[in-house]
Amino acid sequence: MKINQAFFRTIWPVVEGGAVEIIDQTQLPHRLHIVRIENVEAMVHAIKHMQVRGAPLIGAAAAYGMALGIADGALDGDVERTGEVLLQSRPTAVNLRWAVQRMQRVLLALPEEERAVAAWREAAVICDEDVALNQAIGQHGLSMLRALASARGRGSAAQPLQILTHCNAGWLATVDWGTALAPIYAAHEAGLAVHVWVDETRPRNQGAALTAWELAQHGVPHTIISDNAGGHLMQHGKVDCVIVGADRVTASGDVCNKIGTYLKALAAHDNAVPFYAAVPSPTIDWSMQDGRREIPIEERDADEVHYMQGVTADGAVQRLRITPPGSAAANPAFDVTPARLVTGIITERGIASPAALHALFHTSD
Ligand SMILES: CSC[C@@H](O)[C@@H](O)C(=O)COP(=O)(O)O
Repeated sequence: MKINQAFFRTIWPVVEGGAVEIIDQTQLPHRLHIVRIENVEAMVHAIKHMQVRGAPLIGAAAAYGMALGIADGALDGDVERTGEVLLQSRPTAVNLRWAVQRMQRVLLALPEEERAVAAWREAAVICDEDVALNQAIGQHGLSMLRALASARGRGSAAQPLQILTHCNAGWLATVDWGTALAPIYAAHEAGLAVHVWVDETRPRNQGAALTAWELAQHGVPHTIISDNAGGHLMQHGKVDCVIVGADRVTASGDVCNKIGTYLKALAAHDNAVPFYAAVPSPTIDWSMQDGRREIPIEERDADEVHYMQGVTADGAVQRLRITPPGSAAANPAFDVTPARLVTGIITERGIASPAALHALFHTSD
């Protein structure tokens, strides 16, 4: 997608080899800062500290992390250890495990001397596939949005289709295009007028900082709202549908996504607003059925609740404490929306109800 009209992906190998570059998402929307990553430790740091984030991008970063980690030795033990190190970085997005296991499968099947080159090649394939999956999600989601717009008499500049999203599941959360935002970009390009309600998404404000920034870069009309405003807007008929991304979806269609998603799904259900999760297949964990019991939920540093980052009038990025010094804070980073609250899951193969998700992937090749 574009930054100041120039095409970017979120991650790319440097031309001279041996390193990758990323957009440092901890600096957005205030500063476009590119960081060069030269070893697996730096990649683990980037994932943990959310310089790269979003489930599909975490997977792509892990794939390049594998290439970096075996650059100086590619024995079976090196391939296994590098994977273990990367798997410790963040627990909830299943794309991390998916990418590490795929890289290990490909590499361990090759003679040791071929592995280093193959790792860079496979990581690039994973990135290209991610872009293609998200583009397909965009097209399937666009069909759904067109149908919704015609049912509601919306989609014109005067009466845009109103979509609410939570966190950032745009191109910044993937290699390109995004998941939840892919149908929105497709609609915008196709001339179907949309307006996006952007949940700020405390505590790290991925909505206010990242989703708003990338929508603005592409000229998509949007309004940032506080996390607590969505239910009110739905009660007043101001939301036609909700589309979110996911960090892990179970075989039964439970959707694990950024903390607060569940509350939006409850409000959507209460107001008969369709609730969709946009999910590429590497985000589906076919080994799990019960998301609430089985999905590991990341508990992040309490300081993310205590402090907020912003920019001062003179342009300096600053971190400010907003809580009293003696108060404790808890910071669960994700929650699980049960399948019963999910209208549909938008995948690269089409849109399925949670109950039909398994059949979508396992009966039609
Ligand atoms: C296409 S990204 C889907 C999810 O990863 C996204 O909605 C999300 O929850 C991101 O969480 P983050 O903690 O910013 O990595």
